[in-house]
Amino acid sequence: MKKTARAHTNIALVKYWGKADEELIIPMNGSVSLTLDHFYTDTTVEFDPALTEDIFCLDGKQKHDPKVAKFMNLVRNLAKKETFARIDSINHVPTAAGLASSASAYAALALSATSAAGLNLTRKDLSRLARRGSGSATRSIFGGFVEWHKGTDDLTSFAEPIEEETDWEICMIAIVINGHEKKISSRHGMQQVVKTSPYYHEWVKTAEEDLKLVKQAIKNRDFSLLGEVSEASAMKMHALNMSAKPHFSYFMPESILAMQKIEELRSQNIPCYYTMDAGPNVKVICEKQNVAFIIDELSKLFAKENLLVANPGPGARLI
Ligand SMILES: O=C(O)C[C@@](O)(CF)CCOP(=O)(O)OP(=O)(O)O
Repeated sequence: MKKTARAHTNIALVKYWGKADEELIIPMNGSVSLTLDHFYTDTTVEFDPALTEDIFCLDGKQKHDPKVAKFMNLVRNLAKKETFARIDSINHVPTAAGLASSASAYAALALSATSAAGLNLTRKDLSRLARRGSGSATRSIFGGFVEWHKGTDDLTSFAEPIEEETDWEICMIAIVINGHEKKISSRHGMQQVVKTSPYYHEWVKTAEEDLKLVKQAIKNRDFSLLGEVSEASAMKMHALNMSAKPHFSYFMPESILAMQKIEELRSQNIPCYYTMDAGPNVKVICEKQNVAFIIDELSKLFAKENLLVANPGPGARLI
């Protein structure tokens, strides 16, 4: 039975950056994200008894990814199956450029693989399973604003929607500064930070407060609070990287340029904030009515084809 699932990427407003458990991918702190419509992954899975190993193709090219094989074993255990499968994934996201492509990839794989195996998991259990592939994938099972409860074990660490069909006209403009593979993966980057940054303990403490504030902002449609908390969470995350040993940074000169431009627009009373993930790209958080003006301003510094507008998007579904 062949099944295809589509899952969208999400951008964290309050960041996940560090694991309490590497194997189960239990985070040190809770996080909140916005699932986007523009970036998504389509994944098709078909179990075939004639196969002697899983065959994984990403964007049409066969790849050997031990994380995918490990993930498929989880699905086989759940389905009490021994059969191998053909997995075809198409990423409508600049891969590994800090646009959280692992989020959409593992959410789509969790849904398509379990469906092809004849399972019918609840979205909560899909979220727990996707988490085992990549932490941020736990949130892409749902649409709109999503919270990942950090939990303490495999059963209690899962995501759930805060507002799936949000009517809040929030947009994100992804400034694609460098669509190439990032040098330090999120997995490696956050490991280094947990182990060596002197500020890590403070990060966990303030993240819990950020979580409360961002949920309050969503509830009250308080855009400036949402933007301030999100921008601060991202900058604290990147400060951890610069205080690790050895220190590292995802910033490129154009990243700083973009952040300064956003701060300039804000000083001209255009409400807009920035966030960044494990790559040089800067994402602008703004309201729909200001998108055109902000794009005009940004296109004085960046090529228009590198300014990608995204709106709140849906959760993972079979297509
Ligand atoms: O999404 C966020 O909260 C913030 C980040 O995107 C980076 F800024 C973390 C993404 O980490 P992920 O790729 O999920 O790591 P994994 O669990 O080691 O696979």
